[in-house]
Amino acid sequence: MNQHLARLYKIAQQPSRRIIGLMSGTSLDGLDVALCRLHGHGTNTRLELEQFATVAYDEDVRYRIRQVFARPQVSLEYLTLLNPWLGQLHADMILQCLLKWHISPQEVDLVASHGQTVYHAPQHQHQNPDFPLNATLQIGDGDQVAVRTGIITLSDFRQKHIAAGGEGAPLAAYGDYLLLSSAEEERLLLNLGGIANFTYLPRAGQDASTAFSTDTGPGNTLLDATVRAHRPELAYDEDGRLASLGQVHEGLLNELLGHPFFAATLPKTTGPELFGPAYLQQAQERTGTTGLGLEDTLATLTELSAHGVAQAAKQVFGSKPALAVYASGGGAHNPALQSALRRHLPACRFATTDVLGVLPDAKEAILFALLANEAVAGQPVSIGAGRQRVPAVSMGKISFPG
Ligand SMILES: Nc1ncnc2c1ncn2[C@@H]1O[C@H](COP(=O)(O)OP(=O)(O)OP(=O)(O)O)[C@@H](O)[C@H]1O
Ligand SMILES: CC(=O)N[C@H]1[C@@H]2OC[C@@H](O2)[C@@H](O)[C@@H]1O[C@H](C)C(=O)O
Repeated sequence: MNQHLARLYKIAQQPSRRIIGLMSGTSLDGLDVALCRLHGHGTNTRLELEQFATVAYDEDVRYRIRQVFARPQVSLEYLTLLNPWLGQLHADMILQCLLKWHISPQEVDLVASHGQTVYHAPQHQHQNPDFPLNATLQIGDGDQVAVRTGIITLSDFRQKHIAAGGEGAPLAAYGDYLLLSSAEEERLLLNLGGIANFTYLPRAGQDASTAFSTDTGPGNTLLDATVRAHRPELAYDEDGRLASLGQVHEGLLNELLGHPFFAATLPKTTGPELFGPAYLQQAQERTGTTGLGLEDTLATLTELSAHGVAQAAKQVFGSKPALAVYASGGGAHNPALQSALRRHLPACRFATTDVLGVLPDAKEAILFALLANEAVAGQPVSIGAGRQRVPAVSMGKISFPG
């Protein structure tokens, strides 16, 4: 037997596995690295987050990714070069974290690498009649990560979801279902990253097939782009301070909300390909608000993000959803966004995933560790028959280190 396959076979039989989950999201702020100890598998999984770090991207890394990020036309040579380069970068960032944590690569069983989404193209968005399918592209080659770290690596998780009829995202439903279902309450796990999404979890023991996750529209992506355009020295509007000084412009808000994405049925996915600067620019031109000040634009965009979440929740749970909402992602640190959400969903109870024992900033990196754990030691995660877009599949392609 191939020695790496034998090692994998052994890892699969262990009572627990040490897995590094990696996520590099749409905000391009850095690589989230979550060192997880996962005991068991399936709905009996228990998570210990041993370490977590976000290794910041410097301006050069961000510049390189932006050359292809969410752009319909790019240099094919550049993309080809960026794929292994990013794999090497992520491998080096893992090694840097392990050194800091005084852990050797031999003490880690698996790496679960999401890579960097450079283009997301669900059919409803690309509408190319020659390609009647959903598509998405993550780069940062898994073989580079495996060879450079010496750790068996799973990567490219989204393609199986697409092959089985999904849009490749959000995959959050799988991890949330395994880790965060509760017999006491129905839950909404709300992730406020560049793009906002939520998972609905019915009470554990109830019909699991009603669980699903969906994107709801922009989270921080337009806020960040707007701040950077006006104030290049800032990465984002810290604590929503600028937004809270502004007034919502109702005309611009209504124009932005007029995009058919918001009324489309759930579940659905999107990305900065749609919710990018051009979307905002066109809406401003149509409403004569191109001169709107930074604070008012941010207030309006904060309202847009909250409205997207609330509209999606209302589509499923009626006009006054009363659910326990647990927030994660960078937007969970933004008081302006949080207060807009509370206003839109007054009957919901809000907290962050911290109270459930999941560090909000680490949640997405943990998701990929959970998916790798299932692919190796569990079964395809089955949330129940009938629910579209949560197919029971194992995700992740396996790279051996040699
Ligand atoms: N203190 C804060 N105040 C306001 N916003 C914040 C704060 N901290 C983080 N953020 C926002 O969160 C963003 C980073 O969020 P996160 O890391 O969840 O995004 P991501 O993982 O890249 O996105 P996605 O989940 O869409 O892939 C920042 O760019 C910023 O907009
Ligand atoms: C294609 C892609 O990378 N989508 C991301 C993105 O970031 C947030 C949102 O859009 C979500 O759909 C997804 O990531 C999370 C981890 C998911 O799949 O659940």
